[in-house]
Amino acid sequence: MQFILGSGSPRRLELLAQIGVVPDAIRAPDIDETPHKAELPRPYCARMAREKVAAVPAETDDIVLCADTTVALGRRILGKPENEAEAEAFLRLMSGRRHKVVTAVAVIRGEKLWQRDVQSTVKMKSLSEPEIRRYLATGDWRGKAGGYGIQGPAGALIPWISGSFTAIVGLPLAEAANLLQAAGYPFDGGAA
Ligand SMILES: Cc1cn([C@H]2C[C@H](O)[C@@H](COP(=O)(O)OP(=O)(O)OP(=O)(O)O)O2)c(=O)[nH]c1=O
Repeated sequence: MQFILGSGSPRRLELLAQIGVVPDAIRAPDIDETPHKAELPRPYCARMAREKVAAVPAETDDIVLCADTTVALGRRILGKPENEAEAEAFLRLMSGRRHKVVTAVAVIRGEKLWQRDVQSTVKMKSLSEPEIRRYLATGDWRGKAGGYGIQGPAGALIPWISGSFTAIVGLPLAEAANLLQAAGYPFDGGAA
């Protein structure tokens, strides 16, 4: 048995290391992340995690874990911004409001699939023009759903969350540990 992390996200690798899980291999999935017409954020996010895990090549005895993090403003999905202008537009949309962050995790071993999703609520303060400018200049928005990372400089813009911090960063550790355990991952020692 090999444990394969199906993710190119450095956050997910670091989060797994926090619970003592070190992948034998990392295989980033390459899938089309375009939402279907009128697709809602939560089912979209769950579909992405399922499609990612199905796209990772593995042996039947291997355990593969993939995840997807989606930022939702009402029914609207805010993906990873393509450029600074889009990141700025996202920040302006979220400024002074609450939004949801959904992270779906999928684990497969052979024919079997285990899946969970976690929804958190995040409040962003009302952003001033200099705050928007300074945050964009950090470049930290790149490659992150909604165009921010709570674990980086954007932490200063987020006074309140409800839900799971690790899920917002990219992998809900309690749920991921449960799914890995269900799939027969050999935890030894540690909290899980
Ligand atoms: C909201 C938020 C997202 N993110 C990141 C986590 C994810 O890496 C990214 C969302 O994009 P994803 O499509 O979930 O993941 P990814 O493309 O980075 O990696 P892969 O598909 O290979 O697993 O946004 C943060 O790091 N902090 C945050 O606060």
